[in-house]
Amino acid sequence: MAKQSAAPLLSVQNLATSFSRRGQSNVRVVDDVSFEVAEGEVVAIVGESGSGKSMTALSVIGLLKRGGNVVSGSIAFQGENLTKLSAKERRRHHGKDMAMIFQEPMSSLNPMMRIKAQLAEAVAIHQRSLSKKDIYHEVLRLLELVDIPDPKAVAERFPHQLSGGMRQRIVIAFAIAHRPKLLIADEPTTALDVTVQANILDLIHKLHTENQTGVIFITHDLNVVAEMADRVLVMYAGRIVEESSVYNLFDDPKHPYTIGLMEAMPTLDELEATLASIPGTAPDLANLPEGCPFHPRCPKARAECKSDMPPLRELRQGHSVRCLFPGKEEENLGDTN
Ligand SMILES: Nc1ncnc2c1ncn2[C@@H]1O[C@H](COP(=O)(O)OP(=O)(O)OP(=O)(O)O)[C@@H](O)[C@H]1O
Repeated sequence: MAKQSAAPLLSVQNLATSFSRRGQSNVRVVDDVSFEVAEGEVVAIVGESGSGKSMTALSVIGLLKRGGNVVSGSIAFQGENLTKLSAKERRRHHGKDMAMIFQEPMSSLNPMMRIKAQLAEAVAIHQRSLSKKDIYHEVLRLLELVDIPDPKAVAERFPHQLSGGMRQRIVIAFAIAHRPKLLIADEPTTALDVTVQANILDLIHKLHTENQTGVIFITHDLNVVAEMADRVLVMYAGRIVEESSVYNLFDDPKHPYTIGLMEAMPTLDELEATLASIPGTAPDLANLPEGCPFHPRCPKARAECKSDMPPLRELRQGHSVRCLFPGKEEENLGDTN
């Protein structure tokens, strides 16, 4: 659980990120996104593919690809506004204060270097006084920490000689070596088989609880959210449409999109069956409909939803929703607006 402290570890306010695409004007992929992460807190970001989860994370860590720009808003890390820093100053935080784990571990590993050389570099950055021998021992200790069998043998290998699960453990070993205050995990288990997934989630949990690391956990799997997170941001079309503690979100979801995601969650006996999904498709961000971007798919949409973008409103402490008619159908029956 999160340790409450005066200033949040991360405070994102009114973030907007755009991409310029050839032949198109700038497309807003993240819009009006605000949230905080406290020290030791796990905040999950959920939503369908293309909802802006990764772009939010990449904006925070400063790793947007060419063409992507934070166009407004602020990102304060331990009180320092990162959007005001130069690219060089920004790199100071990478790896050291913030680390990111991606879905595909190869994107974080150097294919040309043995594991021991890569990890040794990471260790040496933070513990400059260590001798070569001590660095090697630290590398083996890190590999043990992430449950790598036979660390000495694995240290000698190149990334392509390891399985996907082993590679993801190595990436987590990197994150531990850097001792980041904020860890961003973007679908870290999606590419792995189910038993390995559980081990990787345990490792991230261990890293977070032992070091009070703040975590942003990106996933489209609500079962993982229930297991890992303190708080949840639900994103749709680049915006937060619901923010809540995990308990309240599962107990009483308010946005029709969140309710749809919950209904599409497989139960244990349905795991083998075809999964239900929300009717319709995610909107094209370059051609968003007027009003609430979810209205074409919303079972509760009324005339107002087609003209007005709903503001994110706090319904009760810590539970906000961007919907004019939040809650289940029966909650709005007496509503004549
Ligand atoms: N390099 C890029 N150039 C232009 N647009 C991009 C680029 N990368 C992503 N986008 C667009 O940004 C929007 C948000 O994408 P993002 O990757 O944040 O979604 P996501 O919610 O993380 O989805 P997923 O679960 O599939 O990773 C999408 O419409 C996507 O097409």
